[in-house]
Amino acid sequence: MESQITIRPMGKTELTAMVPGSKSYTHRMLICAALADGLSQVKNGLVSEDTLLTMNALNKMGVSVRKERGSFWVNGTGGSLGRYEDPIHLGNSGTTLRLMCAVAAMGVGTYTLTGTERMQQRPILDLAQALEQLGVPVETNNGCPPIKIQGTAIKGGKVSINCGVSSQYLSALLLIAPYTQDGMEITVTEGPVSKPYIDMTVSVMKAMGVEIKRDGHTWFSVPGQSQYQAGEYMVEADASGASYFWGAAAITGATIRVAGTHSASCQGDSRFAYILKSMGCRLDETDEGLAVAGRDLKGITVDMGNMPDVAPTLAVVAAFAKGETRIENVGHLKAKESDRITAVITELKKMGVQASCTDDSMTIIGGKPKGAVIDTYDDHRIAMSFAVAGLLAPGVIINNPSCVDKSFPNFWEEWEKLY
Ligand SMILES: O=C(O)C1=C[C@@H](OP(=O)(O)O)[C@@H](O)[C@H](O)C1
Ligand SMILES: C=C(OP(=O)(O)O)C(=O)O
Repeated sequence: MESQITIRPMGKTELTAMVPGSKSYTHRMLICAALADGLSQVKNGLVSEDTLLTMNALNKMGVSVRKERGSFWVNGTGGSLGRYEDPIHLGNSGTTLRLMCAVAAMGVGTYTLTGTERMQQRPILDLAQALEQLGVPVETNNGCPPIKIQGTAIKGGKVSINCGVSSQYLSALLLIAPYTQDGMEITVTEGPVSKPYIDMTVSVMKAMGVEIKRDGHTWFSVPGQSQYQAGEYMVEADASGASYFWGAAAITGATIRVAGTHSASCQGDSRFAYILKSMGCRLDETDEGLAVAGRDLKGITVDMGNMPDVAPTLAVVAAFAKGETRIENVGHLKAKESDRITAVITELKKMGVQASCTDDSMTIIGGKPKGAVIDTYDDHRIAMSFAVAGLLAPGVIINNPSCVDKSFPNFWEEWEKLY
């Protein structure tokens, strides 16, 4: 792929866009299927850089996972894993790295999980400390990967965890809890941020046969000595990927339906359509999917703590709305693929947008953004969000467009349909 892509003006007034399967569901279903006993088929799973990293890590830990005829096929080993002594490279996939730390803790021997330079700056300490409470020997590099984990027969019991930076730590513990001797009683001491991802974890566990008791998002009790059931599982459309098409509709006035999306989804990012509604858009939901129809947009104040991945999409849409938009409670954006608060504000300013930030918020004054060369910081969501801006502001050029491979490898082909 070229090293830059120039975004062309919006051509269509109405269309249905296709997005791949949800990244978050795919990671979870591959892991649960790997821990189940027997063969599972994961249908419509996302095939992208990050989900392939999860597949490869599971293969290295002794579970056969392959992709064939549009599905992932997972030969679950009922929770027994093999040794793997070389470092396991997990790119910049935070979900893979955090969830696989817990899986490694169930294994045999010592595993080293690491990733890109940026992944080595993304925190893991709170998860490491929770695993230590469970008797798992763990070593980090100043609270970040590389992380060394010694596989242990985990007895389980009470554990507390700080999820003020990431919900992935809690998802990680929940996913392995059924395989402990006594189960786990987990108390969340801070947060969790990104709550819907916890609900998704609980719902995948339930779909695969493990019921959890809980008190909101701060206390969870998972039975031990239980197991996921192998079977046929279906991944729904990715709501985070849908946000770029809904955002495109919002700023251009077009009507865009995203196939397979629905408002009852466990994916918090499906609520993004409702945020656009509160800015003035119309929504229409049919069996085919959720559609956004763009109208005059007005700025809003909104807490995006539960939808971090679509905060950049919202910031770009806000640049075209009337008045001020305040995006609050998004401190955890600083620990993503890039520091997304700084990246979004820097790039919006290049487009002449009045934008500012604090450590956990962004403020954008809508207007008439102009074209610019956008740096993407190797962050798929920065590339895809600013593609939205280019539909209306002539001359937006996206650097390093192939970074979308992380979550949406055919994004640019799908985007062509808008012209
Ligand atoms: O559990 C998951 O699948 C995810 C949780 C979120 O991370 P945090 O909980 O770290 O905010 C989100 O940003 C990430 O893309 C996927
Ligand atoms: C933050 C993201 O992913 P991860 O944490 O898995 O790297 C993302 O997809 O926006």
